[in-house]
Amino acid sequence: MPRPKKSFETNNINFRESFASLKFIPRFFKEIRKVNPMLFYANISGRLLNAVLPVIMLWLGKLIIDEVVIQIAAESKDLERLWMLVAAEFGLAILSDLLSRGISLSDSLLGDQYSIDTSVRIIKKTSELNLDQLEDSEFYDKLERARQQTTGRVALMSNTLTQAEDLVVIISLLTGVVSFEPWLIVLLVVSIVPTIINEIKFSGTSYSLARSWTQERRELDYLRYAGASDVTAKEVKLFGLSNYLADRFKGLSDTYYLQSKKLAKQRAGWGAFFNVIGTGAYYGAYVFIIFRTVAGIFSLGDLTFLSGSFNRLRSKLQGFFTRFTSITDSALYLQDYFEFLDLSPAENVQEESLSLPEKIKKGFEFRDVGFKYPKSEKWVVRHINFELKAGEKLAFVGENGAGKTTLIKLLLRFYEPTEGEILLDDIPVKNYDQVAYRLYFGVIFQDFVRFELSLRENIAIGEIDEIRNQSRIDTAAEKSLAREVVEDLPLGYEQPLGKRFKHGKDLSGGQWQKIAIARAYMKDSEVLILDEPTSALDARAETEAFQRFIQLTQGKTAVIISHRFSTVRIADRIMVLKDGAVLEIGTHQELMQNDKLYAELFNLQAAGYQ
Ligand SMILES: Nc1ncnc2c1ncn2[C@@H]1O[C@H](COP(=O)(O)OP(=O)(O)OP(=O)(O)O)[C@@H](O)[C@H]1O
Repeated sequence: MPRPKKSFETNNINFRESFASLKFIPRFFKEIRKVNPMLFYANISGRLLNAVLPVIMLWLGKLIIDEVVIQIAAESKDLERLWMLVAAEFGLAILSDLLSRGISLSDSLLGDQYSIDTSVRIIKKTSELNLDQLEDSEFYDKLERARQQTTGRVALMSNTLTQAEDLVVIISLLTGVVSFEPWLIVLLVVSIVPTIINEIKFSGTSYSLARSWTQERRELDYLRYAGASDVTAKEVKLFGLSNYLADRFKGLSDTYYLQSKKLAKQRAGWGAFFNVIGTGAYYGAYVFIIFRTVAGIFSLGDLTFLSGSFNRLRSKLQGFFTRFTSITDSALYLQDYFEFLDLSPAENVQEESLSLPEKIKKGFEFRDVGFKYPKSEKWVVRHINFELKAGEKLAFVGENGAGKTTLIKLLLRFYEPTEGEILLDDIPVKNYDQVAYRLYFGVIFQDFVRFELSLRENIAIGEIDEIRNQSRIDTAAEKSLAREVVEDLPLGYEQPLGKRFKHGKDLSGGQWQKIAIARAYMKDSEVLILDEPTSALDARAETEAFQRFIQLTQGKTAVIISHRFSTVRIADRIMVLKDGAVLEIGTHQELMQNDKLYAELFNLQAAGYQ
């Protein structure tokens, strides 16, 4: 498939924008401090102390050389002062090493704690967002960038702290150099300006490239998954898709590689050129200092101090500017992360948040409900009017795409109706507290999640706080027929499920479905929703499950979606949907007498069994 040529230059982020991204740094450090205040402050103090050591050591070096020169010329040698100076320099060298090790240790500990913290926050934030946000591709890109940059954020932390540390080193060295020879500053400026120009030139470009490729990287991840995963392996082999997927992957990644290669080459070339100018300026300064020393203006100690300081200053300043670019680049990613954390669940925040009735009195009512999915112009359902009475079991029947699952999503408040409203006991459902409202429902989705966790966790998911309540888990497993699954597994409830982890065992579709039903028993909710609950069960299991459903839904309000009329029989009434509208609603007898779509579908299925 031809792909439009992508130009990241159009997307390029300029120096000013990179600079602006620094505004996220204070919030970033506040978060790090919160993770471990003690370690944070210890790190800062260590760095401050470490920052003043280089200039002191260079100064001691100067004093040592001057003392050596004096002692060479002296008739009677007194080396006491010299040894004291050497001992002091030795002590500082050890201290500097210890401080550096302590700093990198605390950097990595803080970094680890912070990345754990961010991952937890990303998981929690994702759960707070609305389904329409989760189903949006822009959201995925944001999530991807927020998630991907975990290691980048750790590097950002230590880079920023090192930057502050180096600033102190630079100021102290500058003070030393300027107090000797202010003219050296001019040469210093000449030696570092090329580096700054280079950084401005390339700043933000790599970020722009990476950012403009977020979609494609997601596609690459998907292709990697599709081409090399246990889930897709069967069909990839069967259809011989492997080369096709590998070629698509390679084609896409080659384009990215070429763009980043071009950028890296430009950067390296210009970097080398500017470095020649910088090094030239350094040697100019060196020659200047040598002349002054030969002329007797500087001592030998001054020569080593000044050339050492100048060299360090230059490399520190260069480091400062290069690091500045990597800090602003990472800070731009920080913007993605904070934007993600600041996403708020759109709209349906209500001023009034009523608590839910203990027991449903009247039931639910859909009043002229219509719905379009976000960013879509098509009415998926429209003019929907029906009641789901307290204690009633209502089945939704209809062909694929008729809108059954959409009605469930609206009932569960995953989406707000585009028009009309849904009421519970005559009060619009949007007025109830959303979290409590969702807890009201037990749902078995047709595409329920097969968590690659233990069997116990997979059942307890219905009511995770009860994970240690063995009798509740036993009862749920018993009632859902999941008991036999437990007995078949060598590690029983503790058996890891799925193939991803060591000792993991995968289950058949029907066995998984029993576990999904067990979750509903765990939850013991007011309203039950069964979305195609028997589709993966064999004939015997279906009959058994049918009995279980009767039990499960006893005394409860329930909605059942099924294409199997044997399951639909549980319902008191049946609602038939066609093209997003209610075609007919009534008991099995009534609909058979009606002799419309329901009767037709029922007879079709019955004929299939003959
Ligand atoms: N997230 C979505 N965004 C946009 N359109 C969607 C989305 N989910 C479903 N649709 C569309 O809404 C229509 C109704 O889908 P829905 O899943 O409600 O049908 P259904 O009756 O449950 O079908 P099935 O029996 O196949 O499960 C379909 O045309 C589908 O393409």
